[in-house]
This record gives sequence, C-alpha cells and structure tokens, in this order.
Amino acid sequence: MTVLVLSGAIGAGKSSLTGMIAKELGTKAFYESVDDNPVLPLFYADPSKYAFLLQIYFLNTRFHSIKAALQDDNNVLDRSIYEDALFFQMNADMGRANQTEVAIYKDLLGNMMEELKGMPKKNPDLLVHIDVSYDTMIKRITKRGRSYEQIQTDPSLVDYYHRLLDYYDPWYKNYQYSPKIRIDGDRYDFVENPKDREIVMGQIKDKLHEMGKI
Ligand SMILES: Nc1ncnc2c1ncn2[C@@H]1O[C@H](COP(=O)(O)OP(=O)(O)O)[C@@H](O)[C@H]1O
Ligand SMILES: Nc1nc2c(ncn2[C@H]2C[C@H](O)[C@@H](COP(=O)(O)O)O2)c(=O)[nH]1
Repeated sequence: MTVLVLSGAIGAGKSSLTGMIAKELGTKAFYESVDDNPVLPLFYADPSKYAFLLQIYFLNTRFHSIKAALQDDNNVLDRSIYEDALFFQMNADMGRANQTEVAIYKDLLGNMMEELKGMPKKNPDLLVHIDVSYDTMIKRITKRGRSYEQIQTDPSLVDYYHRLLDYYDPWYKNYQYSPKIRIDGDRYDFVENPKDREIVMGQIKDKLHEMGKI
C-alpha cells in the first residue's frame, strides 16, 4: 500500500499531476472539493465573512478523503491536510478570522490529526510538492479560468497570491510527516509536453524506488 499526497500553491498543477500519477502507477485518485464547493465562491466574494466556514468545509471534506485513502489501497490525494493550517493561519494573519475561530479551528484540526494516528497508515508515504513562481501561478490560474480566482476580477488577489507563496516556502522546509520531493513547476510543463511529463514521472518513480515502494 502506497499513499502519495500532492502539495503546492493554487494552480501549481496538483490536480493535473495527481491524475497522471494515478494513471501511471495504477492508483486511485482523490480530489479536493472545488467545483462542488458551495462556500468557495462566497469566500472569494467576502473573505472575512467566510474564511472560517470555508476552512471547516475543506477540513471536513479532506478528512473524508483521507479516511478512505489511508485504509488499504494505493492512493494519491491532490492536496495534503497539512496545508489546511497554512491557509487558515494566513487568512487569520490577514484579519479574516478572530481569535475564537482560530482557537476552535486549531483544536478541531488537532483532534482530527489524533484520529489519523489510529488509521492502518498514519501518514502518507511521500509528499510531492510542486514549486511555482508567482508568474507561473497566475498563468495557470488564468488558463484554468475560475472567475473568482482571477486577479482581473479582484486585484486584491495579487497580494493574496504573493503571500500564499511566501507561506509555502517555510511550510515545505518544515514538513516532516513523510519523505518529500520537490517538482520544479516553472521548468516542467508536464501538462502539455510529454517529454517533461516523462521527466517528472521519472523523478517521482526514482524517489519511490529509492524508498523501496516500487
Ligand atoms: N506543469 C504545467 N504545465 C502547463 N500547464 C499546467 C501545468 N500544471 C498545471 N497546468 C494547467 O494549469 C491549470 C491549473 O492546474 P491544476 O492541476 O488544476 O492546479 P492545482 O490543482 O494545483 O490548483 C490547469 O489548466 C492545468 O492544465
Ligand atoms: N481559504 C482556503 N482556500 C483553500 C483551501 N484549500 C484550497 N483553497 C482554495 C484555493 C483555490 O481557490 C481552490 C482550489 O485549490 P487548488 O490549489 O486545488 O486550485 O480552493 C483552504 O484550506 N483554505
């Protein structure tokens, strides 16, 4: 049984690479709730009102996926639960959540992480982190075209996205729940370019091989 989780900023390519990994390794893919997420458009329209609700929504849906994925299959998840606190901390630092909401959220997250310790597998086997620059992130967000994520629609997102990248750097450095590998998302166009896809899949497979997982 091997469980991989992807991490990275918005539009880094997590969902795309998740599908590719699942196909290549014959594993099951789990995707975070985005298009069917009723809170996400509300959050982008009024972040201060909906930051807490959105975080609870994501935590709940991610926990459902993790419980299924950490059972006894080969699985790949398109975002890690370990990034939830990064998002909420950043939004709280921006004044979009009050101290009571932060305390309740942290307690709930801690409580859920305790539950994971009782699972057949407690942590993922490998974190695959996709690193992107601000310019690449914006290019991909534009390409995907979700209206509420566009900087043309909401110029305050320029600051939000810059901050997010600043939070990701130390987050990745400090991540220690499993072995990890960093994919250069600026360099490799693994969506459009088959050669780049082969290189990235090779990097992931080499790491799994080194770990004795394949
Ligand atoms: N390495 C890449 N090269 C070119 N396009 C990419 C790459 N990664 C993602 N994309 C494109 O960028 C958009 C966002 O990718 P997605 O996988 O949804 O990102 P995430 O799940 O990290 O938010 C999609 O339109 C996807 O086709
Ligand atoms: N405030 C939060 N927003 C989150 C969280 N997880 C995801 N998201 C947002 C970011 C994107 O707009 C969208 C999908 O994310 P992708 O990276 O897959 O494009 O959802 C979160 O925990 N808090």
